[in-house]
Amino acid sequence: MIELFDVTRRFGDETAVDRISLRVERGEFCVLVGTSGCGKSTTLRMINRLIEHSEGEIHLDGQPIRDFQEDQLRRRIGYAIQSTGLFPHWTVGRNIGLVPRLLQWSGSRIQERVEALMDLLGLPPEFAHKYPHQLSGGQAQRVGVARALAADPEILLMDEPFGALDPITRQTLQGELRDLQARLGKTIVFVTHDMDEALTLADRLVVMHEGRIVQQGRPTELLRAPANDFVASLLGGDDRGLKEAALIRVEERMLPVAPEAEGMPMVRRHATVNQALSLMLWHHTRHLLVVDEDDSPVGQLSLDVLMHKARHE
Ligand SMILES: Nc1ncnc2c1ncn2[C@@H]1O[C@H](COP(=O)(O)OP(=O)(O)OP(=O)(O)O)[C@@H](O)[C@H]1O
Repeated sequence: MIELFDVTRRFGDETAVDRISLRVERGEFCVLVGTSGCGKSTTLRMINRLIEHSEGEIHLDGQPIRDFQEDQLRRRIGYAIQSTGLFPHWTVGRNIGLVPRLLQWSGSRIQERVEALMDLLGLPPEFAHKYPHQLSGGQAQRVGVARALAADPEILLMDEPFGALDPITRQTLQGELRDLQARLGKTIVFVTHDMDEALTLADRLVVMHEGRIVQQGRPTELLRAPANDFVASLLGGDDRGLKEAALIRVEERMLPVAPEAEGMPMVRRHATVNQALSLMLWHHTRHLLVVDEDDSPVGQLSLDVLMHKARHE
């Protein structure tokens, strides 16, 4: 668990982070969003002490982070950034093994760990001998994430780790990160400018503005009840209805399939409700047949049911 109590960071006369308090539970996915310069990266870097806080307290499992030795923090907290921060003259394998080497693991243990992580992130084993410049942006970012995971930290701090990627690769990596987090139970604090990314990934969404936290909570809570006009507009303004629909799967809203559903346009059960709404607009229909991966019908979806649910939740 990570806790910030009234934490402030000043750079000269400027207050970059102003008395923020935040609690991230073990296994929680916390996403920080806000306009440029509002203090997100500074907040992240204070957690692993790349930047020291000026005032307040930061605790890791109830203990002030100032009490930890540097290598203890390194072991417990992985860090991944947009530019990946890979060393250009080191191979992929050496880059991934950086923290275990600093922690003086044996050569064979490092080798095993590097192989396991490359497998986990879908990097072919022969990539271990490549150099960063020989990788695509997406591959390099996977290496960056693998390196952050190397010493099996309980906590991952990620600063726009998918920033430079095309939307498809980005979506794939977002899905993989969510799976990874669910499987390995990591606590993640993640900074992004991309609101769709924030809404999909976050258990807890934290909105910052001018060094302060203006609102935090579950994405649907913030979409439904933004604290002020700034939060409403940051979260998408009039698009909030569709953004919320993007968080709901079709299978959560479908009804049992009826005989008249045959011949209706199809939507997959794992598609999101906003994709279903788009298909309804596209096909000029209020009804869709819900199918599974091999196109077998599993239910049906109606616009009236979606409207009714939206009104009563
Ligand atoms: N090392 C530093 N020295 C002086 N000022 C700094 C330093 N690091 C950050 N700042 C200032 O602190 C404020 C917050 O910066 P920070 O990088 O945390 O914002 P951010 O929300 O991550 O921004 P962005 O989304 O643009 O990356 C900014 O005004 C920035 O200029």
